[in-house]
Amino acid sequence: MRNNLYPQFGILLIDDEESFLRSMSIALERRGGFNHIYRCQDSRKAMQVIADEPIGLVLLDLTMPHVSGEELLQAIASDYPDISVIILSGLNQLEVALNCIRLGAYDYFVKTTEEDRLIEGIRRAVRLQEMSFENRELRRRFLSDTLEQPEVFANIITQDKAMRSVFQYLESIAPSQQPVLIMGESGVGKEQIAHAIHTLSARSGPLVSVNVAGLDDNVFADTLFGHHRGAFTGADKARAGMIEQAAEGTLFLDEIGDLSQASQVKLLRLLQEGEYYPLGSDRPKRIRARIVVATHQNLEEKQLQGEFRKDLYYRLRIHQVEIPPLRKRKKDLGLLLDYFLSEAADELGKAKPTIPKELPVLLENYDFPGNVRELRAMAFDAMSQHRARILSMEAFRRVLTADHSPELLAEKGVAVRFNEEQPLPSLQEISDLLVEEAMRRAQGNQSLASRLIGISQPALSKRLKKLQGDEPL
Ligand SMILES: Nc1ncnc2c1ncn2[C@@H]1O[C@H](COP(=O)(O)OP(=O)(O)OP(=O)(O)O)[C@@H](O)[C@H]1O
Repeated sequence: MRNNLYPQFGILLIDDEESFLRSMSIALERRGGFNHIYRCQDSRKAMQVIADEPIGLVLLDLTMPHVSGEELLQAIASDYPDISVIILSGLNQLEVALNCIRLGAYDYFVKTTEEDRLIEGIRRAVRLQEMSFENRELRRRFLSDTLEQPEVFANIITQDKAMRSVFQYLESIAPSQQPVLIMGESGVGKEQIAHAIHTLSARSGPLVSVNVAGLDDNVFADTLFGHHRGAFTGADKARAGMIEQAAEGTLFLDEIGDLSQASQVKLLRLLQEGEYYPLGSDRPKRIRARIVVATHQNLEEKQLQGEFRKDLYYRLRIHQVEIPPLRKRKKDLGLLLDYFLSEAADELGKAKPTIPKELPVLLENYDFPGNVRELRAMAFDAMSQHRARILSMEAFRRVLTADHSPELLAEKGVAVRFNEEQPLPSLQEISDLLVEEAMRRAQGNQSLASRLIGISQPALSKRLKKLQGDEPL
């Protein structure tokens, strides 16, 4: 099936020796996990295969009858500069190798090279080729500002530019088999993004989700890898692991930042080797699922502090997306509120109410530490309490109970700095600035502005009059 081919482009083996072609294809499939392979034994037909098939990488023998490897290398480099060529030669001569690289070969291996090294070299070339495909694809999408499958994102309500870029990026990496790392605060919609990645990949298998937070290492291994009967006390039946259940699909590992050190090693090995051992088995199984992971933690920082393995972090972040917190995409607030109120109205069998005018403004002044999930909960809470035609503000009230403790202010990034070389402003001047800022944020709504800075509305009105010079100070 087209969508289960790896890599997304074909690998063409060109060699006049039938036995080498056969053994190389088997090694590529078994050791490398590559299954998108074409073979060509007659060098005269090689260029036609390249013209007809979606070839991205060529493994080329040098010494062949009819057309030599060197001639073919030159033809490919000139007609198909986007195709990578790896030379597999019987000759171990530095000069020949250098000449091939000069002619445009990506790498040069002697046929007797240890299989592991050869496969690793081919993996590197595949990875590079994938990246250049993705780059081209990404550029094309950004330039034309298109989404090929907008329906995949229909349930992710947003009009934010950064989110749209995330969608475009996800479309461009959809066919890749490499892991995807989704970062973002709790409640920003990471799980939704994982669903979209799975749908876009058009893989035939299911999406299987596992929350790995708090799993001890043995449970982690058993959950992912499964076990054979009798593997440990109590294992009276064999059980397939989640990797197996996600075959030809996607395995989504949530809260990856909480993974224990021992489990990090297991996950790294799985990603590096593409193989795993079910507990109690000494026969490796090949992973047939794509891995998507998510975390609300800062993995870069965790890695620097030695809490998360650097090598694993680098493997995971081959493709990464960062979902911005709701406070950084406030334009989405109105859309999301409307969407959740409709959803709640449907679910509760109520008519959708009118939204009070000051509600959107009020929400804009809130940080949403719980992000979209928090807004959704508020909307559902409001709808369940809702009786009259206009939505009650009661469920949103707690948003207003502003906490002005120094810790919270520091958290909000409020740190007032005064210029040491200038005299301090007066209390009156500071207070005027605060009043002006509150009025700006509340879009001129006095009752809202007064709540934002913790004074009564008449007190605010009085200050405003003073500010406008209507009343003496
Ligand atoms: N843009 C959005 N449009 C509609 N619903 C959304 C959007 N973003 C998040 N949600 C909803 O908010 C809730 C939280 O989303 P989700 O579980 O995907 O967040 P998360 O980032 O995975 O959170 P956590 O880190 O806690 O696992 C879900 O009910 C989801 O459907």
